[in-house]
Amino acid sequence: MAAQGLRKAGRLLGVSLEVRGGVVGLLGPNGAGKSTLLALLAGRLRPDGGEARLLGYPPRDPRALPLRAYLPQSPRLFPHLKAREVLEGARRAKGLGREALEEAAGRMGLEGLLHRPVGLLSGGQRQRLALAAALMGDPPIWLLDEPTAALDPRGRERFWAWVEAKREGVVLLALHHVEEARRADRLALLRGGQLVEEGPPELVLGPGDERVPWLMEVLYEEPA
Ligand SMILES: Nc1ncnc2c1ncn2[C@@H]1O[C@H](COP(=O)(O)OP(=O)(O)OP(=O)(O)O)[C@@H](O)[C@H]1O
Repeated sequence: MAAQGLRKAGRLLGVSLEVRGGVVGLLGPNGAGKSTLLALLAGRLRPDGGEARLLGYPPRDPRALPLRAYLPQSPRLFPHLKAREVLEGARRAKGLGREALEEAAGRMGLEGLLHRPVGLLSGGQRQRLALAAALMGDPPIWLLDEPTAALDPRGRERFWAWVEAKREGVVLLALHHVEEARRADRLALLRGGQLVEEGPPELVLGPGDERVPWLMEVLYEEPA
């Protein structure tokens, strides 16, 4: 997965990033451009400049669609549908067998919730459902916008277990928590629509907690 000078007016100022494999955490303050970058890579937004490739295809090319899972920050799920119907819709759209649905539901611990309408699920339960629908079938590239924001510790562990079970491909995910960022193979720091640093977590965050206060100041200081 590669981005070259990817730009969206007022939101992303030319980001280049190449990820050949592994888990890459996108960190940065609110408004840094994480969601914009993920939406551009997923083909949900058109860039004003630059280009991206998912396994060689532009994100809006129909051949790129089955190659990626995209979870937006606020996924839209119809409230009147039952959880199983949401998963069934995803399964059919992806042309997968029944076992893929059961596996995805199991990964996110949804077995007891499948009969429930989406409108009656809690925020974290909805997030687990959206993740199960998005990741079902394990496409090679995962583009996930704050996938764990609404999850309780158990849900977070379930999600990370799924990520860690992924043997091949790319996981690019926006995060806000330093403890989770340490689980990534690499981190990319965005600020003001630009990539300001990239590297392995132990270099970016520092061993132990040493570099974290410095990073917090650089990334999260309030604008003057
Ligand atoms: N639809 C939009 N039209 C114009 N500008 C937008 C739109 N959505 C977001 N922005 C602006 O683009 C910039 C980047 O926003 P983006 O949502 O990509 O940031 P983010 O890093 O994902 O933030 P957060 O951590 O709050 O989710 C912000 O300044 C935001 O105000």
